[in-house]
Amino acid sequence: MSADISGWRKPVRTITEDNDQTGSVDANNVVIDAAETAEPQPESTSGIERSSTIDAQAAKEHPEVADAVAKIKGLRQTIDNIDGAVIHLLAERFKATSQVGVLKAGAGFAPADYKREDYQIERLQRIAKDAGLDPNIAEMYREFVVTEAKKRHKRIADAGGDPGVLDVFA
Ligand SMILES: O=C(O)C(=O)C[C@]1(C(=O)O)C=C[C@@H](O)C=C1
Repeated sequence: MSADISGWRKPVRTITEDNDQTGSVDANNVVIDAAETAEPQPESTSGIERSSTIDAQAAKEHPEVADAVAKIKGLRQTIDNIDGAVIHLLAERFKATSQVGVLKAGAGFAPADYKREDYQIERLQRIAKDAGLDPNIAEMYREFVVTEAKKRHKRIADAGGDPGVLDVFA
């Protein structure tokens, strides 16, 4: 069974390079069926995100890019493995923070602890730098998970400490 992903991807304006038809714009301002020959505008000025489908068909139709397509295929396997691991780790993180939320609600603590957050910011910045990751990415990650954790803490507290209020709790 495949998941229904309709509505999850942002309705960005997209020029597809995958066919030779003349482009048009649909009701959501999505550029559809744009011509490969259309004059490409820099994304920074046009505000239009381009998309290229990179698959076996692309390699077949453009043999000169077959090597790049094969290398990208291998890298995408690595990327998929990492994404799967990250999702599993995030699930474990939210299970742990949900338990913290129950304990905080029971003890009457506020959802947030800024002193703990300061420690986390400093620690993740250091780890990111050591790992060769842009510290801004580490901070975006931290901000996302901690903000979501606090929302869940609040929902648990509003439900009198019942974690059953969360759609997922293990
Ligand atoms: O450690 C806590 O006190 C938590 O509630 C967990 C957590 C987090 O997600 O790491 C969430 C909110 C706090 O402000 C700090 C950290």
